[in-house]
Amino acid sequence: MTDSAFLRACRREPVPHTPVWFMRQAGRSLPEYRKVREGIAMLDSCMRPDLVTEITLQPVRRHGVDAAIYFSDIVVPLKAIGVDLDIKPGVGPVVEKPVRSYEDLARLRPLEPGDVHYVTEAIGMLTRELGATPLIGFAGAPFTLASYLVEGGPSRNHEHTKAMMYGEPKLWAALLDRLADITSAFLRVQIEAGASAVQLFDSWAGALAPADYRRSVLPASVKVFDAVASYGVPRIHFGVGTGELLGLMAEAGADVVGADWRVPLDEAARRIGPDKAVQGNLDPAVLFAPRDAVREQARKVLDAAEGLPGHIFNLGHGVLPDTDPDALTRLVEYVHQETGGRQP
Ligand SMILES: Cc1c2[nH]c(c1CCC(=O)O)Cc1[nH]c(c(CCC(=O)O)c1C)Cc1[nH]c(c(CCC(=O)O)c1C)Cc1[nH]c(c(C)c1CCC(=O)O)C2
Repeated sequence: MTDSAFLRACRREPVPHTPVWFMRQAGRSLPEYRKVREGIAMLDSCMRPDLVTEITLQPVRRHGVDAAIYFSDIVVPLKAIGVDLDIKPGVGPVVEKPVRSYEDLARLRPLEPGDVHYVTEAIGMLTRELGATPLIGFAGAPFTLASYLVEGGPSRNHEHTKAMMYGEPKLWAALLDRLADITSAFLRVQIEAGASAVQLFDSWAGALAPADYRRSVLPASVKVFDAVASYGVPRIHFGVGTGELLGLMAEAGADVVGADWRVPLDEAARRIGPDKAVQGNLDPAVLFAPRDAVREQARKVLDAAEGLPGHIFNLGHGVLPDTDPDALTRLVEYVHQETGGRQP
């Protein structure tokens, strides 16, 4: 058994224990993260290989998670091709001039590996430091990136985005296709630099009805998964509130599909269908409960995953900023303990 538990679970092979990692494990819940980031803007930190390496390693050292996730943000490739955007603390990505027309679309040029040379450098440093621990690369999916670009910032209802999707379907398709190419290029850079798996975050896809997702979003996400298929590294697909979309998200071509906490994991696995691993799905807010309650809820996730041939334990969305880091460390220990005896 040479590969890590995480990679084995992605491939639905027998594992020594259920692997665990957390979306947003590197970030504000860790005091050592806040210290490193002091006085440095989020996007500036993403361009510093020394900081990226340190921040990516922090949760691996502290929690003993089974995988690292590359410290960056979904808007980094957009910034790298010259989109005028910033990440505002407590708000999220804000785009100076939203993309609403063909002229705006023309500003989105292809991403060249040299645009993100710091990613290649940081991943080189990281793979040396990480040893056998896998590194997950990631990117934003075309729909979620489009939402930030078209709205100009975070949005509850995605009204401008949907107005374009329904009202100007050709412009919409062209925008998603362009974003699929940028995202594919960004994932290729990470895989070629040494990432051992990749996750496509379609965080806001849950805002869509299945028929609209299938017609207006799925083709672009398929393009991304196809673009990186030949590398043979596991590809993970994740969104929030996507219970009704899990089957379609599986169709996009990933090897692993993530679910949030609104769908029990066994039901999620049924919707995702055979031949794919599942990732999830503890409600991140559960970590604010007393430790016995956290265990009880984690136990429910493990029970729902019982018998599934590929389960990667994760939260149903990212770690909330005020989470007690010790609660995360205890959760990793609990999942490892509870599942470690089930040797094939
Ligand atoms: C939608 C989205 C974004 N970024 C991301 C997504 C998809 C995941 C998800 O659905 O949560 C992905 C992301 N962003 C970040 C990571 C780091 C890796 C990790 O540990 O998971 C990852 C995987 C760092 C970050 N990205 C951001 C922070 C916080 C900025 C800071 O620490 O100053 C971090 C650590 C900023 C950001 N960037 C974005 C948001 C909504 C925010 C939060 C705004 C806020 O509340 O301050 C866009």
